[in-house]
Amino acid sequence: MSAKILDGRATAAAIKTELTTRVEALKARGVVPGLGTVLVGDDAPSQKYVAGKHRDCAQVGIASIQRELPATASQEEIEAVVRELNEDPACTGYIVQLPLPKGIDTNRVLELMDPAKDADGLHPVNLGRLVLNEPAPLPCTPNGIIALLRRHDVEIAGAEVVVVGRGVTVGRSLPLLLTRRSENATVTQCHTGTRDLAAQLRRADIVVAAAGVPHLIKPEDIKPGAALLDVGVSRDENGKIVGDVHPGAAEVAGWVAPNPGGVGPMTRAMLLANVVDAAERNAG
Ligand SMILES: Nc1nc2c(c(=O)[nH]1)N[C@@H](CN(C=O)c1ccc(C(=O)N[C@@H](CCC(=O)O)C(=O)O)cc1)CN2
Repeated sequence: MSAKILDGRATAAAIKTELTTRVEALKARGVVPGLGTVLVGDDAPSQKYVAGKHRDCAQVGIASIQRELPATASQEEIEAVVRELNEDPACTGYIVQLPLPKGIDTNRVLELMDPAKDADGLHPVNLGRLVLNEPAPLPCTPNGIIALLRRHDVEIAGAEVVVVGRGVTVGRSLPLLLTRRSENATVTQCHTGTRDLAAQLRRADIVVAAAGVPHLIKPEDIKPGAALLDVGVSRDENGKIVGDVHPGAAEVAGWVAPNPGGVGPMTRAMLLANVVDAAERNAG
């Protein structure tokens, strides 16, 4: 079997076209949505991701507000930028690019954000709203995964989903989204401490791999026909992405989200969607 592709680039492009129309409608009412980013330090992948977010903004007509701080920035200096963006009327929503440099209290920075401007859905108030099933901006990668599956008609309702990973941007919140009544999946959360990962994977209809362990998911552990979404990002000696899923797994799976080209572009599209949602909410 050769798997069908969950093409994140094409799907994100379609979503961006839809968002462009919504942005034009906002502008016709005198509202210009603005995305702010806070980038601290010189981590090359983070610089690339932030640059990509601003390229996307230009494509759909969202204004860009970029704040950059050196790796030596203090907690207070970062918090001052967060306070400034909280007050800036041109900034509809913003993100603090993660990870922050060692020694910075990330949770304190995130908690200082205005939850109404949290374009990443990672503020504790918004994560709490997700738990309580209240409206909130949704975390971009988990929301992007669901949009990617839906737009390719992969059945989520009733599916056995194994999520591998427990990080804050994907693993922690994805099961919350997948178990909402609107999705109705049954989720098993695994991680690097799971005793028999292979046994869990073998019965999964959908596998989301976000552990950051190169080729953790082996072809022999995949149920034939399953959907495989690789979110793991490790880098080889040339800086090339190595995912969590062994390339041979595509021979067994029914659907594969490649890495790169799968979930990453969807993360960026969902970020724009959160900004446009917030601008529409603010405009009434
Ligand atoms: N504040 C946040 N920080 C981080 C998040 C996040 O959602 N919010 N997620 C990741 C990084 N990330 C977004 O910030 C991100 C990762 C990957 C991509 C992407 O488009 N990747 C491309 C490949 C790019 C490459 O070649 O390196 C792809 O998969 O095709 C977008 C966003 C951690 N930090």
